Amino acid sequence: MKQQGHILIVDDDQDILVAGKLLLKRKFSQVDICNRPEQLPSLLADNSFDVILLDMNFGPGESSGQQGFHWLSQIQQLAPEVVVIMITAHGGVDIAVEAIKQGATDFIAKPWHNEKVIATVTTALELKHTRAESQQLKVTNQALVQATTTRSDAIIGDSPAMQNVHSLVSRAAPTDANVLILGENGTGKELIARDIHRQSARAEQVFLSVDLGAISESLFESELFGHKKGAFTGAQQDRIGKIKAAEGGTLFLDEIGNLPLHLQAKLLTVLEQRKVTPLGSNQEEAFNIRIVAATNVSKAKLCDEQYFRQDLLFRLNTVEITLPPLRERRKDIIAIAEHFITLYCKKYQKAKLQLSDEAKAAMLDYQWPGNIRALRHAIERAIILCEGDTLSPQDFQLTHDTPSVASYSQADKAPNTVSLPDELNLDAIEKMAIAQALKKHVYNISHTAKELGLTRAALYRRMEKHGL
Ligand SMILES: Nc1ncnc2c1ncn2[C@@H]1O[C@H](COP(=O)(O)OP(=O)(O)OP(=O)(O)O)[C@@H](O)[C@H]1O
Repeated sequence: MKQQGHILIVDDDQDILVAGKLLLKRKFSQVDICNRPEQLPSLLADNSFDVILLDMNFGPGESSGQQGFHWLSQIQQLAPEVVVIMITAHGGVDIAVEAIKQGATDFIAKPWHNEKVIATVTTALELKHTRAESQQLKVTNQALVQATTTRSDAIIGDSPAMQNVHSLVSRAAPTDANVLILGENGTGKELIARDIHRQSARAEQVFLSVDLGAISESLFESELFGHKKGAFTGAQQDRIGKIKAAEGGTLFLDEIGNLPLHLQAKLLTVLEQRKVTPLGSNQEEAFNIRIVAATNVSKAKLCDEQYFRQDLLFRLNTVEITLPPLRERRKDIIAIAEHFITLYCKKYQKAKLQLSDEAKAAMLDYQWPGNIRALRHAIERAIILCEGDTLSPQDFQLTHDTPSVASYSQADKAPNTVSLPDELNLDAIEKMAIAQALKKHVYNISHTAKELGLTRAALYRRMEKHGL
């Protein structure tokens, strides 16, 4: 079977063109010839050649190779992806070597040996395919980097607490120092991590996020460090770990406070040595990434060495940023609410809805245990359900039966039962169970997910579905 490939032979010797075409047609799917190099620009514009065999000299008495160099450079400008093989006169090795220095991949000396020609063109074609693949990967990689870095959700709020956060971010971001972000669930830790990346020298590189609360212990190493094919049952191919995948960029370690002690030790070793060994390999691989970590675990608990390794804490918290809960920056509540109203009115194609004064008062009065994520969901649900042009307190269902700030630590004493709704609809029961579990765990997503037997991602999906 013929090999797929479009080959062009450029030579002023008709015998070479005919012989070359006959030879290469036996092996490759498409072979064209050209006896006047001046036609190259239009041929390159109309075709996509894989390999060009290019004579060094055109016209009688020419032996300097200058024309070959000229047309080689033209091809490189007009179609840099094409692989060029030079055809040289017997003894023209010096010229051929110079052509290779200038970008040709190989040369064939006249008179040629058929096997050598076939072998050289076959290798050139493989190189072309590899180049095309690598170009495609570059494009895909750029698109992925863009997708991970240009998601620039606005950070709303200019309360003194947030001004302090912004000031810390703008000072820490360009330094490449590791940053630890503390704050309750839904306070915007990931948003701030992305902002640090955006303001850093790594902004053009990838931002990758790993939810350590969602990775099972057994998968931790393979997920972060990668693995080799056959390293364990089910490892059917090599897999790059998140640490290497974030090379050059920022790795966001979310829910770092949920990592068990023995895995903290493994992470620490890798971060200290700045080298990672994929499972099933004995080859260490160096990496260059910036670590931004986040947790909703309190500083006091993180400082308890029974719970969190202090050496790991010191490695992570070169700079520490604490995001205040929404109830401690009430000044931001209405601005953030207005921002989401604009966003969701647009999304659901509604005219801009207004917040009534009573709705504003209710929002300002509410404790927001789920912070900005809960505010966002409350607004989205209200926009979907509202039939008028003004949002009233009833549209938000802000019940005050959530624990008060002072009693948050009592949260796990909340009743452990779900009272069934009158209508035994599975969807409604699921919603109630999730709402109750969220309330019980004061909107701590990891704890809620654990209690419900879900991953964090699966819980988020269900919260979206039910507008919780
Ligand atoms: N200041 C803000 N302005 C606008 N939107 C915000 C702000 N802070 C957070 N959000 C939004 O709130 C939601 C939750 O934010 P994010 O995921 O960053 O919080 P988190 O603290 O990382 O949550 P978790 O601890 O549960 O993972 C996101 O939709 C985010 O876009």
